[in-house]
Amino acid sequence: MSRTPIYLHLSDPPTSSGDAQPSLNPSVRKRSPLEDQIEEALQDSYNGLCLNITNDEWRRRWTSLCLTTPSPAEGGSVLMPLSDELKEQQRVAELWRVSDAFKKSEVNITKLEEAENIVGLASEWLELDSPDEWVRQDSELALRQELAYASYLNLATVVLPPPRNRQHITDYARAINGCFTNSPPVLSSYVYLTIRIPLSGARKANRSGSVTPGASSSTATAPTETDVNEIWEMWDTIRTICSYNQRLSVSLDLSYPLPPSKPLLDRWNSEPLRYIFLPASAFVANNRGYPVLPKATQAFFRDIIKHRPGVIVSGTDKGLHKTGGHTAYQQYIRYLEKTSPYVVASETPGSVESFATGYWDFLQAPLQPLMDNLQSSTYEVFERDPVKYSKYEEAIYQALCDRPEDSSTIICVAGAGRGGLVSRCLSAIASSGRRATVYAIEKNPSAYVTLQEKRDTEWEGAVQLVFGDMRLITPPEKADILVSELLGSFGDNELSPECLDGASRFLKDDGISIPSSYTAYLEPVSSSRLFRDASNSLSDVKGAETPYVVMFQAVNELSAEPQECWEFQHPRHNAIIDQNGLPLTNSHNTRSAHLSFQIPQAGIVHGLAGYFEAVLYGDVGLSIHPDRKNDVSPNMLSWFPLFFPLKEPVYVPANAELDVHIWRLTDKRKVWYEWFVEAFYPTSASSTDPPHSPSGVAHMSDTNAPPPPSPMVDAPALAPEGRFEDTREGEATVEMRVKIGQSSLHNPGGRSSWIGL
Ligand SMILES: C[S@@+](CC[C@H](N)C(=O)[O-])C[C@H]1O[C@@H](n2cnc3c(N)ncnc32)[C@H](O)[C@@H]1O
Repeated sequence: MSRTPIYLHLSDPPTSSGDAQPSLNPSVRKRSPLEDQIEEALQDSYNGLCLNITNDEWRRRWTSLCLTTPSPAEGGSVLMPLSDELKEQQRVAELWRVSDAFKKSEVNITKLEEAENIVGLASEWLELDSPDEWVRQDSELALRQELAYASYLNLATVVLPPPRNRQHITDYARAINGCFTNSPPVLSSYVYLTIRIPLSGARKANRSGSVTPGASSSTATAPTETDVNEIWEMWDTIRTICSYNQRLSVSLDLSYPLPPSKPLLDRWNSEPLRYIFLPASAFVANNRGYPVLPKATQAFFRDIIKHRPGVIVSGTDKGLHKTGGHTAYQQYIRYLEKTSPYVVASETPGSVESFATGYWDFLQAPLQPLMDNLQSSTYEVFERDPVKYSKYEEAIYQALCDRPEDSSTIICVAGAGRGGLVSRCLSAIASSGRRATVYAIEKNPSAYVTLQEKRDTEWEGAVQLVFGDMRLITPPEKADILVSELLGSFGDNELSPECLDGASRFLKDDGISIPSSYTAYLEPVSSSRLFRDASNSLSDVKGAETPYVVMFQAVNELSAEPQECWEFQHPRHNAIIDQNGLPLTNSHNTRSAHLSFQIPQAGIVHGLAGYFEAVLYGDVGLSIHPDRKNDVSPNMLSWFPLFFPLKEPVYVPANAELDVHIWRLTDKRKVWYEWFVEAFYPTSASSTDPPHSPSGVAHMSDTNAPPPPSPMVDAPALAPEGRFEDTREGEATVEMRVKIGQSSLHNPGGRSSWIGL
């Protein structure tokens, strides 16, 4: 795994940048002082420097143009006309507003060679969210001037100052969006913007956006939940107004102590993260005097490092810690990185993390093994998962052992692929000591060639092959055990129920199916990246109405745990069948679920995460349920979760409830899912509330026993659901839910995504 880039924040860049003396030999270019500093940083194993694009001279000029000079709105009056001097100043300021260039002495970076290893900081004193409209306007102009200059220098990323004023966050956000969208463009399309967000809240950030140098953040008070929520809401407003722009990210400033609650931190897990700011003042000294991070920051850092942010350290030369010198901070960060559970796992061969490298948060269309014929390389990937096959072998072995010792068993592998499960059947037969015959059915003509090869070379004639669709063909004898692996990430989404309906024809009445059942689970999640990629992945609405297979990383679970949607059991004994033994319709395979999730922390629902759990036989199973997979089938690689995106994000405040509706639907040709979410805010009212209150709370009579509510008269205007909670003398409480948001219905009629029968 490549190492996290670490940058050194230079608070006092060399003033004579770009003033390198020309060499007498024209082929030898003398390096500027800034280039020397970059070289020094590289030699100290930093990846580069982080510094302000402009300096104090520019700040002074801007201040005099825009703050000291009266704005054009303050034009004086007849009684108090502006002096000629002020009028001249106004004229100069207006000329700047029309167009201006930096003076060379106002910028810290002047050359392409210097810019190469630099993370640029836009001026922190810009007030894009000032209460004063003129200051906002002039800050926006100044920001554009800096960004145009950053584009000229080809800076890869510019860090923007943190938002500070909740009242004017929309002004801040609109200004940033304008930098992306205005014509002619301000930014070159190669420059990325990132917003510095103090994790402890806007109120904690001083004018420079971070803790005062030298002050120890360990002695600072922890932020309140309100502060922490407010800053996250500000970020959410900015990225929403910027339409989840791919070139906009967040950079977390850890200058102050972290919020006390982990869920408040976890939500940053689902945001596009670019840098972590770690000033020397955020470190404490260990008992040998070396700088280390406080425990909570350590844990947060070790976890967040999985998103591969760059780290920006500052104040390392201030001597805040007596041992280790200025490089001790960097060495400690490298140590945290190396010991991060994620890094350790991804470097462990055979782990899910090492297998998933390169797949994290990558949207993949689910396989359609029924409609399409899989490639040999796809089967090869399946076969790399030892866990799935050993679980199947164990299940087959147990099923065989449960049969009489002298019995002879017919095993049929339905959907044999390249024969991975067939080989496991043979091993289970051998270890159980039972007699058995194996049939392998496969409809993929190319995989059938591999099966023939294996039959002749590996299986020594112990397996009989049948080519064709299990819903149509009839093998020579009925089976005692039907083995199949037609499962998708949501259990039934590769049409296992439909295929096994057909295969049940050749299962004996007392025969068993492995798997015997599978259950689908769902939970609401937040992930700006998945939301953005799904919206952009296909034209029209299709992208956002298609479920995707995704190995989750930048995803945050919004509720405590997934909930069960539905289950399929095999074999089915109650289907109404035609003369060929096939179900007359597929309506028995439709399902629907209405789930209600408690949402403890405010968040944005970007979609739903789908998982499955299957019972193979007895207590042997497969699971990708996040809370149970490690018990049921640890380190299984074959399935990543399914992501059902939402077309429009739904905001849920803390303690809200999210109702999820999902349907599995079918017609003669296809199966598809439709989904819809509604957000509610729970509230309660007592009988003392006035009848028919405008808030929409249901009214109660004043008598001790409330009369049964009339669906017409007592129906609340806003709150669709209410129930009596508590009846005491003269008082009753009604628990209500006020609806606060909803999505549209996704994929009606399977218009965007479906699975072919
Ligand atoms: C997920 S793969 C599993 C392959 C193999 N059992 C394994 O675990 O390595 C599912 C296999 O079932 C086959 N299949 C799907 N639907 C089928 C059907 N109706 N009849 C026969 N084979 C089918 C596919 O072609 C594919 O080879």
